[in-house]
Amino acid sequence: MSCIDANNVAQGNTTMHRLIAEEGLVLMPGIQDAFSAAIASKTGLKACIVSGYGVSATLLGLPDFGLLTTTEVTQVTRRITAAAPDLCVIVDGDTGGGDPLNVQMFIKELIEAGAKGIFLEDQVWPKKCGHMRGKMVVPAEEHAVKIAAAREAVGDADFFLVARTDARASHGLQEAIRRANLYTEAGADATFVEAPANDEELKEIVRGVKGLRIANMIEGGKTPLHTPEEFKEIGFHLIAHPLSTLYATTKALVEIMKVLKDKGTTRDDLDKMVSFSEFNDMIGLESWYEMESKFKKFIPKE
Ligand SMILES: C[C@@](O)(CC(=O)O)C(=O)O
Ligand SMILES: [Mg+2]
Repeated sequence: MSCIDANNVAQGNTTMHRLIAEEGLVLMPGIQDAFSAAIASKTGLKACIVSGYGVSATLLGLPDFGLLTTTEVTQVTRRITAAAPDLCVIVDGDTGGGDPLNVQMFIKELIEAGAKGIFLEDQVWPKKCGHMRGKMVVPAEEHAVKIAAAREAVGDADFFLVARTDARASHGLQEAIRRANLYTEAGADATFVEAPANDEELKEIVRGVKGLRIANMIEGGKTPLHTPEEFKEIGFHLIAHPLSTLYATTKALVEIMKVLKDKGTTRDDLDKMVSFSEFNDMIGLESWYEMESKFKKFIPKE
């Protein structure tokens, strides 16, 4: 099966459309802040998803339970795009912050903050992570109007509009597929059927959903994990890995906190960390010394 329907890719001229056309399939690791964005960029990744789950955890110390505001997400996005200007930053916009007018304002703010796209989902607010229990969805037509409003707000901007449906959990896969196609007709560049339960459901999504398709890889979640090659074969175009970096850093944090609590020193555990110089390289310290010296010569000596 071909991984790209050439007509779909040709329909848009955003950075994300170009990446999909160039790479065949685009992998989007999750980022939560300016630092994780900078590391993604230094690692050579082209695109990332600002994970709502991750920002809720790192900014608020709270679960992905509808507790994050669009203002907070926009502020984090602004820092992320400043730290990694080359990265194609797609933002998890949850339900968009309210009615279609709120969605339009949110999108304009994200464009101004340097984002290159958004995910907008059809859950009832307060939403939950798509792999948690107890989700509910709004009527499909209500979300379709939000997607149409989002499309209008995007205008000619370089901004990739993803419509997500969480209907699989409450209404079954066929309704989720119907909704994905409805949202494409309303103006989405790509759709994301959240939390299919097995490979047969992934294939059913490919058979039923027109246009660019996103798969979401949550470790320990409902959907089986696959490689990009396997997803190309199945027929997806974008793969989100929103929580891998959060879960990896959480493990490292727990480990080193335990070392400090139990031993009171890191002397015998330096292998668990990057070194002082490695970290300073990573965060670009030398360029700041260079900038400092540029101005230092103008400061009169006492
Ligand atoms: C992608 C996600 O929305 C998680 C999910 O609900 O599947 C996120 O916030 O990272
Ligand atoms: Mg989310």
